[in-house]
Amino acid sequence: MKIGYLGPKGTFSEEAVIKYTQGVENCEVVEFNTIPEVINCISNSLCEEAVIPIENSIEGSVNIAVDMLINDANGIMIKGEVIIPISHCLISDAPVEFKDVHCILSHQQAIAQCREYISKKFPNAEVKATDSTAQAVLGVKSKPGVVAIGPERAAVIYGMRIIDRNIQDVKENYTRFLILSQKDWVVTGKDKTSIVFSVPNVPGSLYNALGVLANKKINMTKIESRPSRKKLGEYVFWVDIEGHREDEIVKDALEELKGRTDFLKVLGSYPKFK
Ligand SMILES: O=C(O)C(=O)Cc1ccccc1
Repeated sequence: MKIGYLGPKGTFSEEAVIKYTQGVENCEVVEFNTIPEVINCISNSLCEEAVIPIENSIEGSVNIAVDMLINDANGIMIKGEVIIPISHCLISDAPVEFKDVHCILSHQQAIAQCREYISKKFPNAEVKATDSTAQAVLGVKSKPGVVAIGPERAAVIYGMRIIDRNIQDVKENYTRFLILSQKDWVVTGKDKTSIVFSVPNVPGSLYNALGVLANKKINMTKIESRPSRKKLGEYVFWVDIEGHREDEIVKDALEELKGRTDFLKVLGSYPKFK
C-alpha cells in the first residue's frame, strides 16, 4: 500500500506517518512537495492513503487542508487520525552567532508556532516560508547566516547543526494529522465522525442544527467555521462528533441535520486517536 505525505524525509508529517504505520506491513511511503499535492494523491489514485496535518495546539487549523477537504476533495474520506508532539529546533549548516542570522526559513505553521521566539531573538531577520520544514533544513546548506526551524530528525538526516531546541512559543505543542483514503473506517466503538455543513442565513439556524446533536446527547469535539468563499460573511462549519456514522443514533442525527442545513457532507468516521 502506498501512503502519501508532505516530504522530503524529516518532516513532522513523516513522523506522523511513522507513528501511523508502526506494526503495519507492506507500506510504501511516497513524498510530495506540498499539502495540496498530498491531498490530490488520493483523487488521482497515486496512493491509497495520505497523511496531512490538520490542526495544531498553538496555531490552530492548517487552513489549506481544511479548505480543500471542505471544497475540493470529492471522493476523499477521513479514515484515521494521529497526534504527535511537536518540538521545533533552530538549525544551520555551520556554527553561527544569533547576531549574524539574517534569514529564517520554515513552513508557515512552524513560523507561526515560533512567532514570539523569532521576534524576540531575530527582530530584523527576513522570514521566508517553505513548503515544508525539511525543505527549509535543506535550504540552509552552504548558506551562512540562514537558519531553518524544523524537527531535530531533519537536522540529523541532512547532517546539519542544532543551534537551539524546543523554541515553540508554548512548550506543550501537538499537531493532529488526518489519514485520508477513498473510504473511511469501520465501526470500532470508539469513533469520531467529521462533517461539514452550511446553514441558511436566518436567526437561530446554527442553533437549530446543533440542537440535533444536543437532543441526541451526541458530544461535539470540534467546531470551526471557514469562509464559504461565495460571499463575505457566509460560512461553512466543520464539526467533529463522537460516534460512527453507522451508529443508529448518529445515522438519525445526520438524517435530521440534512433537513436543517443547506449543504451537508460527511467527511468520514474513524477511530479516535488514543
Ligand atoms: O513541514 C512539516 O514538517 C510538516 O509536516 C507540516 C508541519 C509543520 C509544522 C508543524 C506541524 C506540521
